Amino acid sequence: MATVAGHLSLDDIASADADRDPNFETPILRLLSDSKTKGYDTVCIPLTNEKWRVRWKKMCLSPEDEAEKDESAERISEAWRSNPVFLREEINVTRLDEAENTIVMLSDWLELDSPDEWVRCDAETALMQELAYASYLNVSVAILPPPRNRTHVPSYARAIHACLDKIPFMHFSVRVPVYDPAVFQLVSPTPRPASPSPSIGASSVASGFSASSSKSTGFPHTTEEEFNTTWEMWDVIRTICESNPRLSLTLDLTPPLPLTAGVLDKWFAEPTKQIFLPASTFIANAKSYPVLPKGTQSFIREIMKLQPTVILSGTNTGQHIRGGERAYSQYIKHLEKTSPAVQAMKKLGTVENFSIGYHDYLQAPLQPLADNLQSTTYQTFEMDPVKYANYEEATFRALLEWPKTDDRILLCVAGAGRGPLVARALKAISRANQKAFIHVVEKNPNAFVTLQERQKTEWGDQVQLHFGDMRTLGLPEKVDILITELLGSFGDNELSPECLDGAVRFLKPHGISIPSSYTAHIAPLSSTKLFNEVRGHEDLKKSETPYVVMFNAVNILSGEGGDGNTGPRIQECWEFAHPVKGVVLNERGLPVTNSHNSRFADLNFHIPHAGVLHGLAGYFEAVLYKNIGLSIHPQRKDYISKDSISWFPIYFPLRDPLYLPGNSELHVSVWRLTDQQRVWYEWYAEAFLPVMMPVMDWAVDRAPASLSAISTPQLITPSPTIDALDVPPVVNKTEIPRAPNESSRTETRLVKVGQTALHNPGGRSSWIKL
Ligand SMILES: C[S@@+](CC[C@H](N)C(=O)[O-])C[C@H]1O[C@@H](n2cnc3c(N)ncnc32)[C@H](O)[C@@H]1O
Repeated sequence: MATVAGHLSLDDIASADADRDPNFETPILRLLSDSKTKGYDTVCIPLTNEKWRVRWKKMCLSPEDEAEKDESAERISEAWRSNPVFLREEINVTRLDEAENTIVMLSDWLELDSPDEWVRCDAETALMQELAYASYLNVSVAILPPPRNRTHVPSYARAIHACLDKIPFMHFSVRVPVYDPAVFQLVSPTPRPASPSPSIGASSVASGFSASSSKSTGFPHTTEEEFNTTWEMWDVIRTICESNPRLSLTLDLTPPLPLTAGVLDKWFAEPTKQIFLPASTFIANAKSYPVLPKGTQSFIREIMKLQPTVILSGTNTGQHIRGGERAYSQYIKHLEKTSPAVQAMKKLGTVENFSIGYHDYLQAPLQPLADNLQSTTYQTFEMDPVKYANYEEATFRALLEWPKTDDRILLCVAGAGRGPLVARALKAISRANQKAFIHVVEKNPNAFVTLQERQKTEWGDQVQLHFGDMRTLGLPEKVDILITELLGSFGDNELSPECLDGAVRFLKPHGISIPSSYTAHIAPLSSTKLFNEVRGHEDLKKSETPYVVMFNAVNILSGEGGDGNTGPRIQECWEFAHPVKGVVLNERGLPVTNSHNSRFADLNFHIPHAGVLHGLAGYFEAVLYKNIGLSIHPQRKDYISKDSISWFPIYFPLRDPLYLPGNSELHVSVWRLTDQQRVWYEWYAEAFLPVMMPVMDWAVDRAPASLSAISTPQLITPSPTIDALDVPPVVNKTEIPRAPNESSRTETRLVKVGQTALHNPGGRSSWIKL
């Protein structure tokens, strides 16, 4: 459940102080009690007040006239620098019970990224002083002043890193506006009110956005980079702070949200723990109650899956005629209730509900071939309301369409586990009104006991059990239909292809396999949470291991490509079809090598918005029989096997994050490799940025003859790697008829901007045992 916090303003604190209530020991305790009665779950309090700001300014900012600052003032400043201490009246919170369970907002006027180095330095000292004091009061979450100046964000981030090192336990939340409202201020036809930020340097971002602008409807032509500026600042801060798990985000929704699809999705992959939402962002509905504009509504509904704390501010300032102060928090609770993501989590039988507690949690994929599964694991499989129904339907359809003969139809369920597919096959036989018999194969000795029990009590002589490995076992007769479920989250990662190579020996020449085929799919994924989880394990092995994960705080970075160069948002890597054709078999009918089960995929993704690549999301889709299937492909699962809960996606992590600029291309290579004992995956990616470049015809025309065989793009693409060729045109300046940048023609070239390491070479870190 999301938490709603009421923000106390300095005015609220001052009036509670002026109008003391004898029932409360302090004005803050009274305000905390009032907030509870108003329906807030918690409170966000500014730590310091105007008196501190005035003193700090006096100590740390040079007066206009330098001569004004005398030596004694300088001494006072130096004394503070050497031993920073607050005066009681500068602080709003002084007792443990005032700070308990509250969120503290540090002085938002501190400019840790001021253009002035001295201001930066003194702001850092003040920040450290505030944090140390908040830590003394046992504050668990402190909201930091917002970054304002893109150029000096590295200094801001370095200061935060230093504070994270010095202050233990406390969570720091960086307040970042969802984008830079200055973009709009620049193009606004009417001048905006001056920033309420103090006159400490220039301030464009975060604190200075005017309330009236949130009601503006039209969006000027805003570029991707402009929407990106604040995320980019956050990205620098997160990176410099080494993705510290104690560093999170307070997303400031003061600016009106753009409706452009996708530009805000990047925030879902970040540790967005707080949302700052002023009353001025609300508009009045037809009945004059406060509601949020459409774009903000859907954003809030979606981000509710991260269970943030929504900090409401200015709700007591009478901005809306109806509903009073409670109307805002009630509206937020209503958005949460009507959030599709939250509803899915609450609805029994959905994968979202089933996976509560597993969100973004890394699990080692099962290895049902190498290991013998526990009865509880089978029990969990058997809770799937869709998988078995689809298998039954596939078997039923195959039986119905089977050519009519007097012979009984022979089936084999291979890898039967505790027998749910056998039970479904028997149902399908009875529904299809066919004469049929089932051979059942299982290699898990423990599950084989359950199978024997079920045969005795339920199935009788319509079934014959065979204990052993389907890759080597022999059956007394060949069958018409082979049924298996050896599928992993990536389709083939539980070695279904290898097991089926053995099991298809049981099939008659025209027999069919259910499933008949399956495909593996991937998409580039961003998730600070998952990156941190993998990084938590220090050895290389962990960052070269695929994990099964129920994704939550993630963002798929790719968009729908389709320009000819790039493919769809989620792309198919490869397919396995059964029975497989054209494989060289030995005298026992088994493949001589496993090389036919190697695969390679080389995929191009369009990356519309800048983001950080942390790994690859993997999915599978299976055709059981004709149009009956199973799918965890995010865009298709609801049409094929909605509410199936058996498979979470797979995650191929990256050792180091890769920054992808907006409108870039990501080339991903994935390999499925194998030797006689093991199967493993390797993965690698490269990022490219398309740039318009003049066509420099002369470069090739006049290159030395020995080089003229090299193609034009290699000679003139200014890529960091291709530059290594370093082939200057061998021409006398006077001979050049036209400078390259005067070329009349341009074309788009891909400039390489980054790459990952090759992950898991030779299966050194992770593999699946054959
Ligand atoms: C994913 S479980 C599916 C179990 C069951 N069919 C179900 O759908 O609930 C795969 C089963 O296949 C069995 N299995 C895997 N490889 C096998 C092999 N080579 N020979 C026989 N059984 C195998 C495992 O022991 C396990 O019981």
